[in-house]
Amino acid sequence: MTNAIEVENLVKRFGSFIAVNHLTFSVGKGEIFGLLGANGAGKTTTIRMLCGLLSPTSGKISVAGYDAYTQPEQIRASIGYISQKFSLYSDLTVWENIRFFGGIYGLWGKELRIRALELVEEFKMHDFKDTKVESLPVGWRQRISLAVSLVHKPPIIFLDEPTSGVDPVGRRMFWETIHQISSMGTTVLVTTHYMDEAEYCHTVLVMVDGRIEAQGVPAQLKSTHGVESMNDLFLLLSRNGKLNIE
Ligand SMILES: Nc1ncnc2c1ncn2[C@@H]1O[C@H](COP(=O)(O)OP(=O)(O)OP(=O)(O)O)[C@@H](O)[C@H]1O
Repeated sequence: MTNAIEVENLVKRFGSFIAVNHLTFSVGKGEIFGLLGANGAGKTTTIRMLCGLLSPTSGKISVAGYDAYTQPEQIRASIGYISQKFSLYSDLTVWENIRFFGGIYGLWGKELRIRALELVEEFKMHDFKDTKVESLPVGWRQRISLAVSLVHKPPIIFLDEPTSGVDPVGRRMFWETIHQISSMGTTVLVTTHYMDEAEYCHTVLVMVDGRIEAQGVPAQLKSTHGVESMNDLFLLLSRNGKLNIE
């Protein structure tokens, strides 16, 4: 297997509405791949199909070498996922959350304890490991969600708008952590509507109304389209995309 994720001609229809319109892309191992687009562009629908949570209408998906139609359970065991909705238990402490989700992924006893301690160390959570999640700032909660999503050491993680509502300092910290994770070989597919965050990705795909409007390395995309920032590129593509609606 060369790529961590392979998607070919992926389509999702809800009735007559096409939410995802013939997406084709691949994500290399250890790559940070950004799925960008405005609200309603089709990012969450795409990520849910890749995680095996939603059936595609048509098209091919391979994640960690597994086929989304025939091997969804193997896919779920090979990935970490942070959904748009806050996924931790607010009334449990950080430590209890890590142990709870570790248990869900089949870890227990000494192995679970060692893994939980590793995560506390890696994510520098010593000072509040016994604090209830509800009393921590949003930026830290998202960092903890990220730590928890890695409890079973998945080779691929999917993050759906993980920095939504996080302040700029927290967002920067979050992205530094994503880079650390990727440098250790984990593949990261992340969605965002903050276009400045595209700069942190190795490769991006810009979606407009379910379609691919641009795909590539951020620096190259900016130079090809003659724009200074990813935000400018996105505005340009959105305008063109809307004009193209049939
Ligand atoms: N179950 C559903 N039934 C009908 N339409 C849906 C359903 N789920 C999503 N959609 C529609 O599909 C389109 C894409 O939604 P999606 O949530 O994937 O967008 P998004 O890019 O993730 O945006 P957001 O950040 O707002 O979630 C939207 O127009 C949405 O209303």
